[in-house]
This record gives sequence, structure tokens and C-alpha cells, in this order.
Amino acid sequence: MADALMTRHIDNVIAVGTGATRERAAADSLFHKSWTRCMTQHGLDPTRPTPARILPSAAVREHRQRMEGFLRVARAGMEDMFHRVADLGYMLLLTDADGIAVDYIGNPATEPQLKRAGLYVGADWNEAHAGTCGVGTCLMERTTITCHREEHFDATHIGLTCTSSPLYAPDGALLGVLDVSALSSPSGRDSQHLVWHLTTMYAQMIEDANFLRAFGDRWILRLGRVRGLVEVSGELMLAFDEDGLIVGANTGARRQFWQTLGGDRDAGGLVGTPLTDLLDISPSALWSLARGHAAPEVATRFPHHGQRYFPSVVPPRTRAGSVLRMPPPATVMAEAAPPRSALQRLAGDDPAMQQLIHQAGRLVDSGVTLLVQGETGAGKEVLAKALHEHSSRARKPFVAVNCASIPESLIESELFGYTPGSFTGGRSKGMKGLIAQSDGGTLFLDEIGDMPLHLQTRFLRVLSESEVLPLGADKPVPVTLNVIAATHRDLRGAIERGSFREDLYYRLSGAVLRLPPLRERRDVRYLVETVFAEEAQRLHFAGASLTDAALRLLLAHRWPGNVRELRNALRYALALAGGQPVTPAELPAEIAQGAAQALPVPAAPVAPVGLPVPFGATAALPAPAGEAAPQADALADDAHARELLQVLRRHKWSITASAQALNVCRATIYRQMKRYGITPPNQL
Ligand SMILES: Nc1ncnc2c1ncn2[C@@H]1O[C@H](COP(=O)(O)OP(=O)(O)OP(=O)(O)O)[C@@H](O)[C@H]1O
Repeated sequence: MADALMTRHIDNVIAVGTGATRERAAADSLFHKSWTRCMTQHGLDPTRPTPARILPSAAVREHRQRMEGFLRVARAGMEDMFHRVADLGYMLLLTDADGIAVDYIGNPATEPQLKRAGLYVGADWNEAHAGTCGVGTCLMERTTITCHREEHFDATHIGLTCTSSPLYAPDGALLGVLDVSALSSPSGRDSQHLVWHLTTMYAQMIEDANFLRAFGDRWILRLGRVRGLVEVSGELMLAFDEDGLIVGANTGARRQFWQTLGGDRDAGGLVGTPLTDLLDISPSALWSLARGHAAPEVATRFPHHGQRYFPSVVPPRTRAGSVLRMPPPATVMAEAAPPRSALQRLAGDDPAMQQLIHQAGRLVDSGVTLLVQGETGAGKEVLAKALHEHSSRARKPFVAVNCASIPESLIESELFGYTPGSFTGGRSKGMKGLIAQSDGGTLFLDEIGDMPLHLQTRFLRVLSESEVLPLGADKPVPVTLNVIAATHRDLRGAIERGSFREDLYYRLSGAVLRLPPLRERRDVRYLVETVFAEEAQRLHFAGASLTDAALRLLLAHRWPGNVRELRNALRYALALAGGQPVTPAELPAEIAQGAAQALPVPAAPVAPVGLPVPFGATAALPAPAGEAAPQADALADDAHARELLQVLRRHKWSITASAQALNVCRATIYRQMKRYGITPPNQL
């Protein structure tokens, strides 16, 4: 059947390409013109389907290097778009102006098929090689096109549907193509209508983000036909200097004005033209607008346009400090830049972390039990998960148990499971315990130091005998156990005090991995960038950025809450900035004031009411009358305790709400309250 379809397609291409079919519709079709071009100019033979040509990594790297800055911007747009279309089976390619795929985002589960179809980094989609196709024909036609199934030239491509949009540099040069493809689709090409619009929209967004990157240090006039939308999606953008002369134009503006000036659409012929020659706006109105005064309505000066616009002016960024653009996290398979594993991504250039990662990676499959030690929020669970993903058991379950958060009365049944009817309140069918659920995978025992003594004894037996006995059962169940344990406590001290079994300690600590606190790490900048990019993506702020001034403050902070505090602070700042560059004003107060070390006591709270409060976002407050006055000595030097106190007060002493606000478990809140001597007012 498939062969018959391919044969019919080949016959059709030959008939059209050689001119044997002279139907008017056929002759006019963009694709049929391309078929003719493929046969007569590119010398392609439809009877000989061409296999996907994938360039070697070194060659791809060269293609990527030529457009490095643009790649970052495009990547952010692609990631955002991929989230919207991934579930519908689409993948995204970015090619350069030669049609070579320089970036790719696809579903890893279908990667082999995508690679076979040439939907992959390094593939050559130039029409001269691949025949009529989304990318190649878009490069020829320079407009968004959908090349749907049998519109492809090559018979091996007739299952694909590809929508491609050209991408231009601010100077009008063609940079490449954004392509959105699927391996299969409904037969009707109108099924791709929305994808066509989405691709056009994202291509424009990527171009505009690139334009803003290039002209961020200039004044930018945005013009839009809808008054309320001009701030967010000025269709036309013109960068201008202090003399009101145009220094750059986005694609929308070039398209609008190129005829006007009688210039070349792609040559950026607007440069050097006074804005007032193009628009019905006086220099004084323009500068008054730039100072934030009311926006007049403006019209193009040319009678044959007469289009009316609403303007808005964006000041140069350098006035508030230069802007650091964050590279997107390296999450996607790309031959040119080999992806880093989850384990490698945990750290940048910090020698202690690099060594830890290297050693842990080697040990994880060796049968040695790993004990992770580190302060709260330092990333113990993140490390355990990355180790699991790195191990040979990555496809098996990763089961995390927080020994401190499960109530003591339930921890036994949760860990070991129970048989039907073995205790009141249990499920009627019984329950498989967490240990058995981790069978063959990884059991992560967080806060192991908080495991009650009698359970330590039972657990030790599980470790020795590799079997669990659920509550109420008379026969043990065999399990393959791989344990990674973690603690913030000094377990040796706990052994001396008699609260932790020495034999269990030795059983669990085949190797002790000491995770450094953030303040001791030399890769804080790397973490800021990584976490910032992740949080920006989560909030769908594709072009989010961080000013140098804000970055300096983040690098100077001491991070008592470690990476968790950093994540919360960046999440908070991004939310406040609402997609604009994050400046010191959006940072939590203690970071913004650079006051983490000195801890002066401000007179009033600085965190805006109603917003989530991250660690580090608070200032110390005098205890209101009637509330607990925590022992002053214990709190005096401890920023962490003050933050906790503030959050508890803000959430009316609800442990659950405070734990959610701080992104920690309830047990951590209880533990920290105990540690800092914080007592709720109703318990005084
Ligand atoms: N290397 C890292 N890169 C990015 N984010 C990280 C990293 N390490 C930790 N985080 C983030 O910090 C937060 C805390 O991490 P995690 O829960 O692993 O810490 P923990 O040490 O187990 O804390 P606790 O002792 O309170 O359980 C999470 O939001 C996590 O995403």
C-alpha cells in the first residue's frame, strides 16, 4: 500500500516536473514550481529517493558558531513553542540560511524515527538536496509555508507535514528557518492551519527578541494598531539614536516602509532616515513620549499608507545597567553541543562539586551504599535523583521517603506495607510499602537521622536480608534494594547520643558524599543562570533577563537556605518583574540591600503583601504584642530563623501553608522551629 502511494507520487512529480501536466492550478502551485526546479535546476530524480543527509558534528558546530548569539534567542522561543505543540506530535527544527538544522527539540521517545526522517540536528534540508520541503522551499519563497505530505518532492517524505517560517536579522539578511514538523498528520492540509499561524507568530517573536538584543542600548519606538497591546507586541519596531535617526528596524517595520522609501526590502534601507520623515510625529512629541508622557496617535506620513498607529518608546537598557541574557538550560539532544547529563548539570566550575559528581557517578552502580550529607536546601534529593538517572536502573522507580515528614505512627506501614485488614484505618486491599515499590530502582531515604530507633533495627534487617515483611504478613517479600540515604545531621554525634544505630550508619555510609553549602561553592553564577533559565521557562518568560547589578547582588549573598533559597528568590524576582529585566528592585529585600551578612534590622517589612515570600525575602520584625518572643539569643545571628519567623507569622502560624510558601516539607518547619526555639503564640 505504502509502495503504491509512493509510486503514484513519483509518477505525479514526474508528470508535473517535466511539464507533461499542464493544468493551470498545477502550473501556479508553489510546490509544483518547486518540483520543476528540483528536476531541471537541482538535477534531482524523483525515482531515486534521497536518504537524510546528516552532517558530522564538527561541520554542524561550524554552522552553529556562525549564528551563536541568535541561537540563544531562538532556543528560548523554540522551547516555549515546543511546550505548546509537543502533545500534538510536533517537533521543532532551527536551520541556518543554508538549510542545515542547527538546533532541534523533539520528543526523546520518537528520536530514532525523527533522526531517520532527517528531523534532527545536522540534517541538510536545502531544496537542492532534499527536494521540495518545508525548510528548503521556505528558503526559496521567503514566506511561511506548509509543505504537507504529497507536496514534498521526495517520496520518502510524503508522510511528513512541515510548516516553516523564515527568520531575518535586524539588517534584513536571511538568518534561517523555524520549522515545525510532524511525522504523521491528517490528510487534509487545513489541519495545519493553526500550526501555520503559530509558526509565523513564534518566528516573529524570535526575530523581535533578536532585534531587542541587538538594539537594547538604543531607543526603540514600538508601533501597534491596537492601543492596549502596543507595549507587549509592538508590530513595528524602530531603533533610533539621540538625533531621532533610525539605526535599525524589525521585519515588521521593514515590510511596512520598504515600498515607501523605494528601497530593497531586505537591505535595511531605513537606516539613517529621520523618524519624522516616516511618521506623523514631531521631534518634541517623540521625546515627550520617551519621557513617559501620554502617547499620541501617529500616522505614517505617506499618503498611500495612511495607516494609524499607537506608539510606545522603550529607553536604552544601558541606562539602568547592562543586561545579562541567560543561556537556556542544555536539555536537548544536539550533536553539535553534546548534552550534559542530569548529574553533570548539577554543577558548573566548582572543583569540589566536580570531584563529588565524578566520584558519585562511578560509585552509583558499584553496590556501595551512598550517604549524602549537606545543609537543608543544598540539593541532596536533586543529587540522589540525578544519580538514579545516571545509574543502570534509571528506568526503574525512584522512590523518595522523607523519614522526618511521615508521622511516626505511619512510618512503619508506609515503609514496609501491610496486608489486608492488618490494622484499623488501613486500606481494605492492603498496601505495598515504599521499600517494595522501589524494588530494582532506588530508595532515597531523606532525613535518615530522623528515623525512629525501632525502625532502624527493622530496616537494618531489610538491608541484610534483601526482603521485607509487610505488617500482618507471615511471609517476607524479596526485594532488590539500592539505597541512597541523606541527612543534614551529624550522624556520628547521633550515634554517641544513642539516637542512631552505629551498625546502620556503617551499612549506609559505604561512601559519604558531602554536598557543600552554596556559600562555599565557586559556581554560584552557573547556578544563578541555570535556575533563572528554568524558572523563566516555567513562567513562560521566554526573553527574561537579569541586569548586571542584580547579578552582582546575587553573587554577593551568603545563601543560608542554599539552592532552595536561590530558586525561591529568582522565582519571586521573575514574578515581580513580569517579563521585564530583573533589577535589584525585584530581588528579595535582604539580597537587594546586600545585607545578608550584616543583618541590620529594618523598621518595616519590605516584602509586598500577598506575594509568596522566599527565604531571604524578609526583614526582621519586632514581635507584635501577644506573639511569641523567640529567645533573642538563639535568633540574633540567624537570618534563617528570622525568615522562618516572618513566614510563620504571615501564614498565621499554619505549618502547612508556611511549608508550601518555603517549598519545604512540614517536618523541616517543625525541625527548624525546634532548632531556633520558635514557639507558636497559642503554645506559650
Ligand atoms: N544543582 C542544582 N541545580 C538546580 N537546582 C537545584 C540544585 N540543587 C538544588 N536545587 C534546587 O534546590 C531546591 C532544594 O533541593 P533539594 O530538595 O534537593 O535539597 P535538600 O538538600 O534535599 O533539602 P532538604 O534537606 O530540606 O530536604 C529544589 O528546588 C531544587 O530544585
